[in-house]
Amino acid sequence: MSELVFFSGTMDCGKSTLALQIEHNRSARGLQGLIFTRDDRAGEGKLSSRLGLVTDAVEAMPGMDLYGHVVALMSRGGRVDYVIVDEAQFLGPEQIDQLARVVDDLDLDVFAFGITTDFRTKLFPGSQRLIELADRIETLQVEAMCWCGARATHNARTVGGEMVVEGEQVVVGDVNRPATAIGYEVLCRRHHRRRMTAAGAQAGALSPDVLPVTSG
Ligand SMILES: Nc1ncnc2c1ncn2[C@@H]1O[C@H](COP(=O)(O)OP(=O)(O)O)[C@@H](O)[C@H]1O
Ligand SMILES: Cc1cn([C@H]2C[C@H](O)[C@@H](COP(=O)(O)O)O2)c(=O)[nH]c1=O
Repeated sequence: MSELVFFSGTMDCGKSTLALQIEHNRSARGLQGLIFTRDDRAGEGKLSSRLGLVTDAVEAMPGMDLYGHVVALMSRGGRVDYVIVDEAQFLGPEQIDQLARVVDDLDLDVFAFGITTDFRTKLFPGSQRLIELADRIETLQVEAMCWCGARATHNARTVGGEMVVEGEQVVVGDVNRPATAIGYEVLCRRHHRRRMTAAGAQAGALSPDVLPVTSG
């Protein structure tokens, strides 16, 4: 039975790497995959991993009918044995419904990869729909870690080195950016709630303790 599987996690936990591994293992056995992505850091029509691997993909533009795309490809004689979707959080909810239709009506496995929540800890619309529709939700086994050593569960956005909780939901970017740029950092919930990034924690540790004031 074909499945819609949502592989979810924070930024930088290995989702794109796993997508490329699934693609590699299946294509090594002669299967033909169709890869969709949206707004990858490497540019339009690319699926890239921080381990340095990159492959071509179909850019899933806003409003594009993903089910229609698969059907059109197959009716032109193209072969599709499975579908991989990276950065699935950026897809519209209706595009996730189209992926579910690919599973149900075309009997193809669809493997979707994405972050669940944004920098404000709110669900992305695409991820919300995947949680609603997926046959299976898989959490990545390699855990990203907060600076404190706990498992990172949330994504923080930084602007000029400071954590922010307001702004556009979608700003393509990366972790480990210079403090001057817009960047991201993965944190545990406790430190996300306290808005305490690695730089903030270090600055706090370096500042001299305030001596208690005693009245004479
Ligand atoms: N220099 C490196 N050596 C080994 N592993 C690395 C290196 N750089 C990144 N990684 C691994 O790659 C992971 C990020 O992979 P990637 O697929 O790009 O993540 P995601 O798609 O979830 O954002 C990191 O969590 C880490 O395990
Ligand atoms: C938290 C958050 C992230 N993004 C962007 C930043 C990256 O371009 C992608 C995530 O890619 P990754 O391969 O999982 O690292 O999402 C965003 O636009 N808004 C956010 O709140």
